[in-house]
Amino acid sequence: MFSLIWCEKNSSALRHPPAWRCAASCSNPPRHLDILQRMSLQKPWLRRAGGCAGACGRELVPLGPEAQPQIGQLDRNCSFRMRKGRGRTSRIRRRKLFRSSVSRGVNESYKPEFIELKKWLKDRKFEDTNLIPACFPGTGRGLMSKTSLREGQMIISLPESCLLTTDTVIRSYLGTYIAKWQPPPSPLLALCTFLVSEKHAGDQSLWKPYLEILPKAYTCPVCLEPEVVNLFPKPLKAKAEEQRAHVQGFFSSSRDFFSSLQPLFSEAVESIFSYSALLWAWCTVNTRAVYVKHRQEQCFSREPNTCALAPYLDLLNHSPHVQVKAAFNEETRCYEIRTASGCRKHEEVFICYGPHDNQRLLLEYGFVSIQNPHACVYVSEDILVKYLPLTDKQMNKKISILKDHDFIENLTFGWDGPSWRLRTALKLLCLEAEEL
Ligand SMILES: C[S@@+](CC[C@H](N)C(=O)[O-])C[C@H]1O[C@@H](n2cnc3c(N)ncnc32)[C@H](O)[C@@H]1O
Repeated sequence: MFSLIWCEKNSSALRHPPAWRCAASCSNPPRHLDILQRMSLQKPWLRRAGGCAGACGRELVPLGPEAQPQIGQLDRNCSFRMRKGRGRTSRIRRRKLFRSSVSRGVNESYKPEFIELKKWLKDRKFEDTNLIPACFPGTGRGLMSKTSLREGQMIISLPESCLLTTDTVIRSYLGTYIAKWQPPPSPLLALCTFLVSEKHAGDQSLWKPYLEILPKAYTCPVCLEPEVVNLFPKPLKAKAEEQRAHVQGFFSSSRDFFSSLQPLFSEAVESIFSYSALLWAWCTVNTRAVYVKHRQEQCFSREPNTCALAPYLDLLNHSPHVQVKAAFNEETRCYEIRTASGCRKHEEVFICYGPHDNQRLLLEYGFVSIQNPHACVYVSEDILVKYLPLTDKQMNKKISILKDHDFIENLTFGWDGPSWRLRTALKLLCLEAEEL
């Protein structure tokens, strides 16, 4: 009986062939000792041990101090048996397990909120997919594939009846209020108002199962404390402050419209449509909506009406490394996503939100992507000027040319070096007086 033992190449025990004796000192030589020793010489990291030739039922023990059986142990049948979990197969298994544990999620489909959501979707003609909600080590909550997915295969097809669009809002109790409000509210305001109002309705809401799985809070910079935003690099900090001002402006300009909804509620509308409630709704739409083109409705302002919330489908996380085809199919009247990259069973299924760098991902979605091929570093105006000759009398003129042509922002260094915009700006800044 043989057991194969793999050892570390530098172990002193391996540089010398081991010698063995029967633990019972029965004087029978260990079986195959000659083969053993030859193999040890040819391949010092590979050792074999034989059992007691006398089959006395006792263990074999090493003779020399250099052949201490640290790697394995001797079993009752006089053979050198490997310690459990130390062999090649175990190592391969462990490596595989480690690799998959990095990407493997913990199934969450048993959670009551997902059971309710699935029932709700089924009532709206959604056919169950191969995707289940799960929590993943790197990306948090997402969708896991129950089977392997081939390139081109449909990942999910969500019927129109499951989508939350401005049509949903117009058909609701809010419709008449939107229709008569002047100036017409934006499609975004309509969606946000509906979300806040339905969330307030709680158990009474027809959308409750969907609302229940929405995040309670978001991590977009607009939701972060100013002390945190202060720690951002300058260009990101400027964008974050811009975003905060935008949402605050959105809130103040919507207050009169919210007041017009008072007849619908017994509580004061100010307590329902608070800044924090609107911020939550704004982040919900901003981080989760899919693109669905709608016809322009008279009751809405001229801003594009292209956002739709897609329950369940919006559990798909982003990866810059996958390609998908996603669109509303006018024939099937479903929002469909097909994968252009395959996916293995039990792995997280990703979609790509777009070729976004990490600044954009953080601003729009509240996360950054490691190993992002679109990652880049933004170069601000002061950095540009800092490294150019102070003596350049035309510097102010050059800067104003760049500003006039919208060339002072979004100047970046990517993996391939300076972007075309940055090179163009630098070329202009370095022009001699007569060239300018
Ligand atoms: C459309 S939702 C996707 C589902 C979301 N993870 C959930 O649990 O509801 C988009 C949000 O998911 C998170 N997300 C998406 N892709 C991610 C990724 N690769 N890494 C970390 N978070 C991600 C971000 O918080 C983002 O705002």
